[in-house]
Amino acid sequence: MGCCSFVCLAPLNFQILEETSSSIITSSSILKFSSSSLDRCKRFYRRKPNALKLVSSDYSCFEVKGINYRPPGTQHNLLNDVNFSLHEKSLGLIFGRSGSGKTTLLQLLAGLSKPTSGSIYIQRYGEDGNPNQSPEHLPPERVGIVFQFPERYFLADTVLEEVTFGWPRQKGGIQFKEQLALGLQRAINSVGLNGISLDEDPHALSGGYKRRLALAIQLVQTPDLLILDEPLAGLDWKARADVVKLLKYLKKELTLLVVSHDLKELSSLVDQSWRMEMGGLLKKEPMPV
Ligand SMILES: Nc1ncnc2c1ncn2[C@@H]1O[C@H](COP(=O)(O)OP(=O)(O)OP(=O)(O)O)[C@@H](O)[C@H]1O
Repeated sequence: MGCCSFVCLAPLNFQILEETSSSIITSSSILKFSSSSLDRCKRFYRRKPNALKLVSSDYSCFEVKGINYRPPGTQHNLLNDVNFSLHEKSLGLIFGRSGSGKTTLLQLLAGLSKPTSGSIYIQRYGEDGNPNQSPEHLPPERVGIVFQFPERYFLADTVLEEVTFGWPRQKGGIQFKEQLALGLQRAINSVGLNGISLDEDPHALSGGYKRRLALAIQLVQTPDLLILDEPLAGLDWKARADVVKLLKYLKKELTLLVVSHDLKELSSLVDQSWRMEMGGLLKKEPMPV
């Protein structure tokens, strides 16, 4: 397949939006071709739109290698040699039985507890698919996490206070504060909360808007990885559909890792999936839907 710069990777969805004489514009990238190969490549993309990922430029993956976790003072590992890699701007889903260790893994990834062994990092790759830099440590502040039922943890009396709750403790000068203010504006817009007054009581919002607010809080500082634990749990059908739509939109800009039992509703968004088996063993597996 020397006709253009792509390789087959894990399934990632994109749609062909427009074709020009030398390129195809998709929902995730612009594919450019030499004139001699254009027709062949176009035919190929039309036949296999869900099986390809463009790698014509550098890209990064969030990577987890050999993670074991045994809570201090206990004798059993809750996680056993967990390995996976998630391409940037894609959505990975972890499913599995209750008590298998999914939330435990998310907490490690968010830096809320430390793995007993193993590493978590970001790896950059070049056009050829080989690493082109040393792995980069992923500090906890670059990871956002939205817990299950995040609205239960709302503390403030207004939406604005809820979003800016941690700010007085933020180090940094006026420039950093300005960045945060811009981030706030962007986050509010990106989750569709701009129609809501910032003075509104967060507890008075609808279920779907509470979830949007929980997402906005995590988006202010544009995390490299956004983790969501059961994002649809406890919502009515309308709010669930709204959250699915929002995740689809956020996936264009962010890397998302989701734990959920709601496989059917999320299936159209999922690029890669893993089953967590009892005993904390993670296996790459298509969703059973
Ligand atoms: N600090 C701890 N010490 C000992 N056991 C723990 C600790 N934290 C969690 N566990 C146990 O680890 C197992 C995995 O829990 P975890 O919450 O990660 O599962 P889960 O897959 O997220 O379940 P669910 O789908 O119900 O949320 C459970 O049996 C839980 O009781």
